[in-house]
Amino acid sequence: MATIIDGKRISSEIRESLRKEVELLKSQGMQPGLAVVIVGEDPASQTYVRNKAKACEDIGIYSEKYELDASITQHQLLEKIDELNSDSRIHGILVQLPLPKGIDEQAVIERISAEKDVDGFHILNAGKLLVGQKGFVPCTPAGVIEMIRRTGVSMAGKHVVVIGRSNIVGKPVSILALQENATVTICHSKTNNLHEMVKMADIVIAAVGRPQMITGDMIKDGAIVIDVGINRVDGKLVGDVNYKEAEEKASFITPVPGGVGPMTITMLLQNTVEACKRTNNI
Ligand SMILES: Nc1nc(=O)c2c([nH]1)NC[C@@H]1CN(c3ccc(C(=O)N[C@@H](CCC(=O)O)C(=O)O)cc3)C=[N+]21
Repeated sequence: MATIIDGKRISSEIRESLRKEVELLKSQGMQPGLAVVIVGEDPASQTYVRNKAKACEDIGIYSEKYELDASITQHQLLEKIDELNSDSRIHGILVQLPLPKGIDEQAVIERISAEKDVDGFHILNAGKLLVGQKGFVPCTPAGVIEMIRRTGVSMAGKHVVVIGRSNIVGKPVSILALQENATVTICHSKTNNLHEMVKMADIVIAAVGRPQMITGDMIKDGAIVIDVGINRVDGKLVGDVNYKEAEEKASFITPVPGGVGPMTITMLLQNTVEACKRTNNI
């Protein structure tokens, strides 16, 4: 039976220390500020955005939320970003993805000032991550690495198998694992013998977006299993991993919900505090 890596518990520990840090910054006249922009009315997106605003409030981060109509033009959205880029109360800008069809997501991301890109999606931050310079690391990958670190198991020399190659999770988490001296294999929808690949993993990171596709028979005894998937099936949240099967084999496993999700928000808060500190040369 696996030990659960409790994302909620780890999150509240980190948020507690962030709260103290924010208090100190505020006492020195610096309050971190986050702007969240959401376009259209996807109910799932609205839930995330509400959770983010609440998380900010809990630790004393100032936050603004902009709910823009789905009919907004790309030009109008870019103007909003320009406005936030030059707003000194705002240290972090997050534009909730996906954006409606007809809006060029990459163009929108690139418009955000790299110093305020707390999502770590800007090409400059992606480049910095790749070459090992300090920038902003995407929140979900940062959360995944923090959870692995807290198992106490070193990633050095371990075989990490990542399933998924998105710019948001798969690619950046692979680079971070490599920086921890892991041996990294990136699998995806075109991978031959996915089963055999995953079976070799000391650490499995599932970020495919297909409910329960990683089954227990694919997990090596004693592996660490990190489930990044958030899939809604019959009104319930399930991961990319068949939890019941995998927990029989794994040494450590993350649950869904209560695993990587809360850690993503925590890393967003951390990046926002960091953005404020960098602006003030702290
Ligand atoms: N620019 C941008 N940045 C993002 O970081 C971003 C985004 N766009 N678009 C959507 C995805 C998704 N995402 C989640 C964050 C937290 C939970 C989370 O906290 N989930 C809870 C459950 C929440 C529930 O019950 O629905 C959990 O796993 O325990 C889920 C999903 C951030 N995203």
